[in-house]
Amino acid sequence: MHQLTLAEIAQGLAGKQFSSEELTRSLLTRIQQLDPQLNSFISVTEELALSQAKAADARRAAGETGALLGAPIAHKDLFCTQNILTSCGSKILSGFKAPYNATVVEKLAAAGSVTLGKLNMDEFAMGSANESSHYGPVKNPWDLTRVPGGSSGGSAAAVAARLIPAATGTDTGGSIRQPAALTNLTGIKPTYGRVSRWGMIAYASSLDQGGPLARTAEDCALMLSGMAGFDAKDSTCVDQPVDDYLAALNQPLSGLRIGLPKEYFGAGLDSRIADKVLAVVEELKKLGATVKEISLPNMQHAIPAYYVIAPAEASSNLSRFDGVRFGYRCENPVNLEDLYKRSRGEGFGAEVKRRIMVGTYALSAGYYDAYYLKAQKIRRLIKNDFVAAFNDVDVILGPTTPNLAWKIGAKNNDPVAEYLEDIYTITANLAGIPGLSMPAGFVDGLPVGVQLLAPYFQEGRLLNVAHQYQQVTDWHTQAPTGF
Ligand SMILES: NC(=O)C[C@H](N)C(=O)O
Repeated sequence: MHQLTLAEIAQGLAGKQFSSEELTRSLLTRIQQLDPQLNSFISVTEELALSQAKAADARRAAGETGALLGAPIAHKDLFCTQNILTSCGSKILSGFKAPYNATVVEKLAAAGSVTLGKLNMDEFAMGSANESSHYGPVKNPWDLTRVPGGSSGGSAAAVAARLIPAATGTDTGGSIRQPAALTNLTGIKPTYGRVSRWGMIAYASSLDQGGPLARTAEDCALMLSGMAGFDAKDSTCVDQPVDDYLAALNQPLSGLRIGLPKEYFGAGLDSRIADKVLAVVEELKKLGATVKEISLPNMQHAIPAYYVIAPAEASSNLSRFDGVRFGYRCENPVNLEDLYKRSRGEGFGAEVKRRIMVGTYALSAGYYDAYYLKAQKIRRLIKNDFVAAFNDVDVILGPTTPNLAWKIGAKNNDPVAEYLEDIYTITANLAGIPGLSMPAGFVDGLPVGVQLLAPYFQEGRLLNVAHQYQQVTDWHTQAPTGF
């Protein structure tokens, strides 16, 4: 049963081949048996899962239908879940049980999904390796000595290892697409404002966006249909109807105009990954697509701009963790200042502290114009590059990551080396456009991802291209040995 995709589960449940309760029990057992190797779950919510599964079975018995009714999933541990530990991978949120559900959690639950637990992640979503979690590193099921990517590394490892068919994640600079690429999954970061951020613990509010990780584009379409939509509680959520993502899947690709940015194939890209990406292009050409080279000239400035803007926003957002209101508090504080200093000093990990310091510096008087303002200007130039490129092409295609999954620990002493792993993904967040990563083959037994980018609100187009590609290839069906 664990091999089934969400779409197959929906069929099986509708055809009464199994119940949601049976499926949920079997996946809970699998998590118990296999997750110790991966460390992908921070909490397993067995009781909640079984009660939701029984409720979904009852709803089906009463004649209700729905693709997610009874579907087992799990949430990245930065989506608030009522009365359940919501840790953001940080010690500072030890013991924090959210008093309410995030909108995404609420919407997926209303659609009948079953929550099996909360998934490990880089602390406050800061990282590309899932090594910065207070709950320990997550292992890549394709090679347990390697990272699964981050920051949605628990989501990626759990879905890739067939512990759950799909999961939620968030993407601030690549955190859905990069782990999807390193674990052979499909993941989509929607347009900024497509999915509500209410109840999603904020990292960099102008960049954060929730989305799904799953094994197929079709399953991403099912999940995104359940997650997207206007929410008055998030002032940046866009009031625009949600497209029919499932209907979009089956559009033929004839006439699709693909742009290959020359900056995505330059120095720094593993040539074996480049070969896989170009093979995807050949396959899409057979399906009727045309291809041209394009340029995104300001891409080279994306990493420095992101690593000013994201830490600046983080330094402000994370000021609320003060030892008073949420989670961890230091022992025996002598006064209020001591309480703040020690709770934060003991509660945050090294990478989070680094970014709070960088962000505070960038925003401080006298430096604001030199760093933050300049970064915002670069952000506009990057957006303009995309707008210009999309005058000539429908989608932009390139590698998701410059390298394969690396060995756990290999980049620990070099944060910039890890930042550079997001070189191809970060621009979509800065511009706010949607991006998708899908499996494109293997190098030395490790998955390679290809990234597709589209104009604002064209998630349907991305899912369409990925689905059509997945109809003629089987990379996405490959499972890691032992799982
Ligand atoms: N959160 C993300 O999208 C990951 C990115 N690597 C970061 O550390 O900011």
